[in-house]
Amino acid sequence: MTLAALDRETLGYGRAAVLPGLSFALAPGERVVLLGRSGVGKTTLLNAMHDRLARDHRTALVPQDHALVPQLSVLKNVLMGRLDDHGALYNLTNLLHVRRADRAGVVDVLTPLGLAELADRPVRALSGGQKQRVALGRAWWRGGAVLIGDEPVSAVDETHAEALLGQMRDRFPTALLALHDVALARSFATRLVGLRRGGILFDAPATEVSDGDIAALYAH
Ligand SMILES: Nc1ncnc2c1ncn2[C@@H]1O[C@H](COP(=O)(O)OP(=O)(O)OP(=O)(O)O)[C@@H](O)[C@H]1O
Repeated sequence: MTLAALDRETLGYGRAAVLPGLSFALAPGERVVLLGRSGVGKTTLLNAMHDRLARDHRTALVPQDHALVPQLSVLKNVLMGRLDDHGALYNLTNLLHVRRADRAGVVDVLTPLGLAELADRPVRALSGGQKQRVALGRAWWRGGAVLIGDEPVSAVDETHAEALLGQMRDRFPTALLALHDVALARSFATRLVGLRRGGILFDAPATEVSDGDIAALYAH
């Protein structure tokens, strides 16, 4: 069974193919990490899979640039994770004055992320690592069957990154991430996918991917 799949599809921009004729599928319960050099197409593949997954499954996204609203508070940015669950009137009034139950729910999400004290601070006044945790908080608040994350822990140190990925694992049954930290990828993933030069170099259970496979991925 698969949640979503690409079958020999060409991904790219305009006439420029980044990943020609690509086949890729995500099954429930998997934690898949994409590895590969900068510019190889990890974001391109994540976006294509997000489009596909979101048609049939509730999907939470942590984009590489976070896509936060800098003028709004941490609390209100996190609330945006559920905008499409409500009508415009609910959302507008909630932005003016956050409902008590929503506030309490968001604070429960912010607490393990170490952000509860910053709930009312505008996002523009946060550090890079704090902003990244707000983007994670928005995804936690959204919840769903799948999380798609594009370098979702790149701005925090390794110990915190592991803890955040642990929270992710507890909250989402299935995840598809791009990570540049191989050790972190190994500790999180059930399956590792190496992209190189327009295609998939390896796609295997994490325990079967050797250090040599990884080295080949990044070799010049
Ligand atoms: N909007 C766009 N229009 C045209 N080309 C793009 C666009 N976005 C990305 N590209 C190109 O597509 C290729 C793959 O980019 P992508 O962002 O998917 O790589 P990546 O593996 O995620 O890189 P990184 O690790 O640096 O984030 C690159 O050559 C990039 O320059």
